[in-house]
Amino acid sequence: MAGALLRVICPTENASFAAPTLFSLVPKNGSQVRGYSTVCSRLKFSTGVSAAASLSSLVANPPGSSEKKVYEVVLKQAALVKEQKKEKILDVITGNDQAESMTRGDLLNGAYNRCGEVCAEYAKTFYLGTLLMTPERRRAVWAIYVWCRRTDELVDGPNASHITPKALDRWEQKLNDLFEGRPYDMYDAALSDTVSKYPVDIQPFKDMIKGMRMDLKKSRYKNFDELYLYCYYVAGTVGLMSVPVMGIAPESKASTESVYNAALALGIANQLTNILRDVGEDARRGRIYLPQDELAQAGLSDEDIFKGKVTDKWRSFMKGQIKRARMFFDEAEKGVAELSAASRWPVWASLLLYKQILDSIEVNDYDNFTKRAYVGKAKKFASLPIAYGRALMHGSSKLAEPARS
Ligand SMILES: CC(C)=CCC/C(C)=C/CC/C(C)=C/CC/C(C)=C/[C@@H]1[C@@H](COP(=O)(O)OP(=O)(O)O)[C@]1(C)CC/C=C(\C)CC/C=C(\C)CCC=C(C)C
Ligand SMILES: [Mn+2]
Repeated sequence: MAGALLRVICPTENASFAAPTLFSLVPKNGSQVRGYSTVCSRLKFSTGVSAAASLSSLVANPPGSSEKKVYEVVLKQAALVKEQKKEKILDVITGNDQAESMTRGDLLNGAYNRCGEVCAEYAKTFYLGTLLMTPERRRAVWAIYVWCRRTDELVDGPNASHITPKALDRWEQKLNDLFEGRPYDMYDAALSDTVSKYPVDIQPFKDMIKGMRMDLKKSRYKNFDELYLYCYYVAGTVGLMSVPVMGIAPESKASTESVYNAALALGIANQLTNILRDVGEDARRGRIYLPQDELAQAGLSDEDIFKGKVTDKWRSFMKGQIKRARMFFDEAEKGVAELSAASRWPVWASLLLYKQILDSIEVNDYDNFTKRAYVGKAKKFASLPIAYGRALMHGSSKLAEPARS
């Protein structure tokens, strides 16, 4: 079943690019790029950079330029949320939010439901989590999930060996089209609708494609600054795409920037964990997603990774890497309480589940060459009530309240 679905959702290399307007139903979203330069010049990257920089300096690395670059996107996203709050009030006054036709609604429902099916097939636990969200938010997260999954499948899926930069250009053009209300297929139609309703900017989506481009041509990372940028591209972006849809609690006192920063940190933490889990698997594909300078400082070389022997040097290197990933999780945890009530539980659940992969690497005595660290079913189930408790206790509002923002 998964294989069949994969073929369906994996965008085919040969698909004609003329992007027929199969679902040209979505109004042009003209509200994507506003307020960016003002916010940037006012905040001068200060808050987020210092948070991320203090993390990266922990393991022998000076703060680098990637964090500044990424923080610009965070500020831009945060500015969009503020803009949309104003627009919503205007819509209520003018009645614009009731202007959708019935036909469009039916087609879109079908498209969203397909996104839900894909999500349920590929990410069961996460899908269950989304069921706790309001129906509107849930289907929007599904649409984002499917686009991310399809993008990842381009370079990680069964057709990955045929993927060229040109194919990614075509994928990016489809992205531009869907943001302008010209979706290519029904999954895109769902996302096109989502981005017209929520303050989601195109930049994180483009950046994810950039990450896939990077993956096509790069198999080594000189230092943590380079790795950080890669992690932002392929995973930090997911955090930035998700927050506008999951919503910030209306009663949250935190700055929008700080919530985006936490979301970014969760993406980075997840990706770093993913990398540490998959060291052996990646090495067998000739790839090493570890900072080369830190490997050298630990007295380790690429050869040691390819040999895959767990030595004291390797253990000590891994301890540092795990510590850094946990710091990003800690940074992320600060932001979950600020999300709208119904979104906190699924985010806590996914955070706790992913973080436990790090514990599992330790239990495996740092053998991530031949053993794949995983979280067993019992632990997975145990995490759900823990996540619920945290969502209930550390929140700006009670869980039972409907999300409003
Ligand atoms: C509630 C929740 C988790 C929402 C996010 C839903 C969403 C849109 C997920 C998309 C995930 C996806 C398909 C990304 C494509 C790139 C990719 C595969 C990244 C890796 C994920 C792990 O997937 P997997 O194990 O399948 O990877 P492999 O195929 O094995 O390589 C990543 C490691 C990163 C995923 C990143 C996130 C889920 C970011 C989550 C951040 C938030 C939801 C923000 C929360 C907000 C605050 C304030 C903390
Ligand atoms: Mn992948």
